[in-house]
Formats: sequence, structure tokens, C-alpha cells
Amino acid sequence: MSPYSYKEPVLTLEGVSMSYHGEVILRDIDAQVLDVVRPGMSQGQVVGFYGRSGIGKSVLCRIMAGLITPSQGTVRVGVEQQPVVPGTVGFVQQRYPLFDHRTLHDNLLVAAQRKHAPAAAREQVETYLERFCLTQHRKKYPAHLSGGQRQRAAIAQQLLCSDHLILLDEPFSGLDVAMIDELKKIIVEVTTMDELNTVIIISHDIQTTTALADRLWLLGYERDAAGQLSPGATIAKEHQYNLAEMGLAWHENVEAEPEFGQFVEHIKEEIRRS
Ligand SMILES: Nc1ncnc2c1ncn2[C@@H]1O[C@H](COP(=O)(O)OP(=O)(O)OP(=O)(O)O)[C@@H](O)[C@H]1O
Repeated sequence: MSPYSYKEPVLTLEGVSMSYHGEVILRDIDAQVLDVVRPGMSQGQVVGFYGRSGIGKSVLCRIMAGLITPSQGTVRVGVEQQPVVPGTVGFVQQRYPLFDHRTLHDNLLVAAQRKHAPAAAREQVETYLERFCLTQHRKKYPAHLSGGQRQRAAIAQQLLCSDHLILLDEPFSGLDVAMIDELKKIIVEVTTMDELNTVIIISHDIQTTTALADRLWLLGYERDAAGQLSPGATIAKEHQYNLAEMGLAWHENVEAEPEFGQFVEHIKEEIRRS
């Protein structure tokens, strides 16, 4: 018997397809993130989301965030499994957009007030400033923050106003090794804050992302019976990996294990072939 128990879904994609001007970008995507409970651990879910450049990862993210409506299919989020609406899913984009004319503190407060009453919002902001090591920079404007500080601020901002689900678009690109380590800690921290927190990481950094993940999705093209590539990328069932079941879900030093290295090579090969 599996040592894991599965609770309710926190994200469901059902029959999601997207075309632009007759060009099929995404086709029939069915995928689900369940709240997996691991023995001795209270942790949310981290999904690594891979695919070759230009295949449709950003389009699918915007669909999952409710920012664009798919041509077909539905996205449901949260334990209530409500159709996604803009603003409920956090989306940290590559440039970490913040309001330039507001201090770091005020940027976070604006986000928190979208979800909380004024007193609770102020309290939440203090908690996040502390947790993300930003308290001493609270009065600075975004232009005066370092890249890593801006990124932490953008993640805190999206967490403050979203309902548990947060998408990180290429979070590791352009960071030095120390900042990557720091961000990995923050992602683990985010998921341990609440069992329902779900982080989807869109990344070309397979090694770093796989080490943090307990689930992987690989977006790729499928071939029909005649060997021809079908139009539109999809996440095939065999490309939805449950790392918890494989013993490779995030734990201290998972990257040092030989099975982890072999699995990362396998994933890279699958991406090359897709
Ligand atoms: N609004 C749009 N109108 C027409 N085509 C679009 C639109 N948005 C995206 N596309 C097309 O959809 C395809 C997928 O783009 P997307 O940005 O999702 O790729 P990606 O997998 O995120 O790539 P990368 O890893 O390089 O960021 C591309 O061919 C792109 O040109």
C-alpha cells in the first residue's frame, strides 16, 4: 500500500485546448494536482512544469491563472474546485512587476488588502516581510531593491493576494548560486506554510526544479498512429510524474541520490524527443 494519502484536488485542468487564428497551441489537456499527504510532513504541492521553448507553457500558465480563457475546457481551483477567476491565482512573472511609485511595504499592503480587512492585512504584511527577510528594506522603492529582493517581494506579493495557488515563471533564471539556494528555501517555506499551498514552477532548469517538486508535468507533442506529430501540445498521462510515489519528492539532499540523477537524465531525454 502507498505510504501517501490523497485528499481533494486543488487544481484540475479538463479538456483544455487553445488555438490562435486557427493554429492549435494546446490540445486536450487533462491534469490534476491532488493534495498529497506525506507521512510525517505537512507540506503543500510543488509541480515542475517543463517543455521546449515556444511550446505553450506561458499560454497554459495564463489560462491556469484565469488571465485568458481557453478555446475549450475548464480550469478549477481550490478545495471548492471553482472555475478560476483572475486574481485568485498568484502569477510571478519573469520581470517581477511591482508598483514603482510605492515602497516595498506599500506594494505588499495593496496586495494584502485585496484579500484581508485593513488590520489583518497589515498583520499579514509584517509576517511576510519577516519571513522573506525583507523587513529592513520595507521603506525602499522597487528600483532600489536588488534582483533577489525584488523577486522575494514579488513572490510575497502574489502569496498575499492569491488563494493558495501560485505560478512561478522561470524563477531561477538570472540568479547566482547563492540566490538560487535562497529561493529554493523560500519555495520550501511557502509550501510548508500551508498544506494547501501549491506552487507550479515553469522552468528550463530541470535539475533545480525537479529537486523541489513532488509532481512533474511535461508539455509535448504526441504522434498519431502514422507517426505524424499531432497539432497542439498536450500533457500526456505518461508525462505526469508522481515523484512522491517514486521516492523522489523533495527531501533534504535528494539531488545527491543516484536515482535522482538518472531520473533527471530521463526527463531531459523525454523533453528532447517531445
Ligand atoms: N496572443 C497570441 N497570439 C498568437 N499566438 C500566440 C499568442 N500567445 C502565444 N502565442 C504562440 O503560442 C506559442 C506558445 O508560446 P508560449 O509563450 O506559451 O511558449 P513557451 O513554452 O512559454 O516558450 P518559452 O519557454 O520560450 O518561454 C508560440 O508559438 C506563440 O507564438
